[in-house]
Amino acid sequence: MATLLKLFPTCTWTGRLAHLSRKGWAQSRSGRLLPCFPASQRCASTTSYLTVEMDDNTGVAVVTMKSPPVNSLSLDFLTEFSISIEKLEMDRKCRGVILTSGLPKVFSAGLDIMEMYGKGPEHCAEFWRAVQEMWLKLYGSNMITIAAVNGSSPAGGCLMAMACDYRIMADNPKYSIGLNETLLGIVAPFWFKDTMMNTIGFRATELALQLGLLHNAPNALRVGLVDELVPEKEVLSAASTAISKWLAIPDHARQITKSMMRKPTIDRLLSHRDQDINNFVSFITKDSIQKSLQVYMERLKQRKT
Ligand SMILES: CC/C=C\C/C=C\C/C=C\CCC/C=C/C(=O)SCCNC(=O)CCNC(=O)[C@H](O)C(C)(C)COP(=O)(O)OP(=O)(O)OC[C@H]1O[C@@H](n2cnc3c(N)ncnc32)[C@H](O)[C@@H]1OP(=O)(O)O
Repeated sequence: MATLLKLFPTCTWTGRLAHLSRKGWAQSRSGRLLPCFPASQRCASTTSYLTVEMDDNTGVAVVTMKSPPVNSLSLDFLTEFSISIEKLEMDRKCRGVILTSGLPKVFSAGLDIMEMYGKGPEHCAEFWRAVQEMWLKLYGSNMITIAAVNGSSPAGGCLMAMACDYRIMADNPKYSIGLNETLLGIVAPFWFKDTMMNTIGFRATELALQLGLLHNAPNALRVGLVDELVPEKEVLSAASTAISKWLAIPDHARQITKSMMRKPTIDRLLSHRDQDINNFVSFITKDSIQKSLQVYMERLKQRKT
């Protein structure tokens, strides 16, 4: 029991812990020992920015992002996110993940602009490696990943959703999704572009990236950026329904197929990872780019007044 609490310090188990015995341990794909519970048990763990609720009956974990006010992707958030996905990846009971937001109106506002504004090269490099890591973990996951997009999802938020296998969005024309980097005076990196091209094709990506298009929910469905629109209150239940279809496919066949589709894109970043970090750092620390970010942040804040 003490070992279990050391391994999962923030985990609240709704099952009966006292009944765990040595028999209750299973080996993960990487050879790590993980606790194994009877089928009816659920586990919820909460970190600073995420809640992970694992249902052992279905093998599906719901990962809820909760970093007020807008789930922007800070260095700390990204680090926590990647660790959580890695943990689920190693848990052989977990076959699928539903990613959603616990905040109203926003799925994720994308990269935290304050991590890129007024920061030195070392910080920018560390931040960018964390952005890469989040994408590598999610896009390369062996698990089934469904984005339950229950609010707006610009830029890095859109990347997160596109890195999943299937996207369900709330049918609210006020919510938008897209890679709007050019509107900030910055450029979507090649692997953001590749992910979008793999999702909606070359021409739609060319238009979307140059114009920094943020598609409202109906347009997002029309261009194929999301796969389904459902009433806002039904986003999570629709994600559960959708994932059951994916769970019916034998894991090994689905995983090999997913890897066949995504590996070339992942390998491209892996083989240029340091160069991509250097590009980002030299681009984002330019005075002209810093000025663009400042103007964009000021406009965001002015919208309120
Ligand atoms: C040669 C070069 C070749 C290659 C290039 C090399 C490298 C690439 C270089 C750069 C790549 C960078 C890629 C960047 C990706 C990104 O993700 S950038 C982030 C883009 N995000 C946005 O544009 C979203 C902006 N936010 C919004 O539109 C809205 O906030 C919202 C629709 C998400 C939510 O709207 P509301 O509910 O109305 O909330 P508010 O607007 O009032 O916001 C509340 C609060 O939060 C602050 N905020 C919002 N978004 C961010 C953010 N992304 N980061 C940090 N902070 C954010 C906002 O200012 C408000 O703050 P306060 O006023 O309350 O202090």
